[in-house]
Amino acid sequence: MMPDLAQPQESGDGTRFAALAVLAQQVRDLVDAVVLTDVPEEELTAVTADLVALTERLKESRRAAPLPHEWTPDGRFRHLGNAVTGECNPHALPLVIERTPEGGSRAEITFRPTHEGPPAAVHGGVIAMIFDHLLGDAVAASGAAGLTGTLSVRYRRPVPYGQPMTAHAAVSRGEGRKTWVEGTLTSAGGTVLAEATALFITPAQWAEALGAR
Ligand SMILES: CCCCC/C=C\C/C=C\C/C=C\C/C=C\CCCC(=O)SCCNC(=O)CCNC(=O)[C@H](O)C(C)(C)COP(=O)(O)OP(=O)(O)OC[C@H]1O[C@@H](n2cnc3c(N)ncnc32)[C@H](O)[C@@H]1OP(=O)(O)O
Repeated sequence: MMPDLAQPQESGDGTRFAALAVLAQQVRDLVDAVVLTDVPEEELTAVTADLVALTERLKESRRAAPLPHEWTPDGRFRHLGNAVTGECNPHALPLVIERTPEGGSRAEITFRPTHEGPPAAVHGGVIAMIFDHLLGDAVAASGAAGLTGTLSVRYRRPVPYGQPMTAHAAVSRGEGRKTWVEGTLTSAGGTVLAEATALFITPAQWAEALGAR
């Protein structure tokens, strides 16, 4: 079902969501520690038993609905459970996006060993995922939020993890409900590591909600 962007979201639970964001960050640290740990087998087994117990505690009460999304007072879309930006989703990097003075989107990114694909480099699918969201944010910044129709990535150089880099995205043109957008991922030294182009489509049902904001 198409998400309803204007749908009222639960509020007044800010302190609890802040605590959940802290938990999510701890789980990111845990995932990194799992990927890099070199402790003996008995310790791995003992830690696994502890994690089973912790997992059961969290499963004692489960949400009936996904984590909430909201439009913030400065007009941004915040979704705590998003796989790329969600503060409360351990899967998310999380990507922190800024809007550029030119109306596009940018983000400082440092990938982690957890994002490895080819040895010592970042997985191409992770890079595509980051582009998908950043390019989508630039489309939203242009006033035409939409869903990805197509996304194409040109991988120019292996992307290292553990090094800060910058991604940019900007809309190139729009036509009706279609918006074309481009992006780059650039090393701190200025080398373009990957480029992306995408077509986003604003679902007809969203046009009214976006226009009403
Ligand atoms: C993740 C957040 C999502 C929520 C965002 C909401 C608001 C956000 C605001 C700020 C957020 C900031 C950033 C985040 C935003 C996005 C980042 C992540 C995006 C994703 O992670 S998103 C998941 C992957 N994505 C999908 O899950 C799409 C599944 N799909 C559909 O939901 C439909 O398929 C849809 C809506 C795409 C089109 O459906 P429709 O019914 O509206 O379109 P229709 O058929 O009428 O076609 C109209 C014209 O578009 C052409 N056309 C249609 N589809 C095309 C395609 N794929 N490629 C090329 N052209 C296409 C036709 O050929 C026709 O062209 P023409 O007019 O020239 O004949």
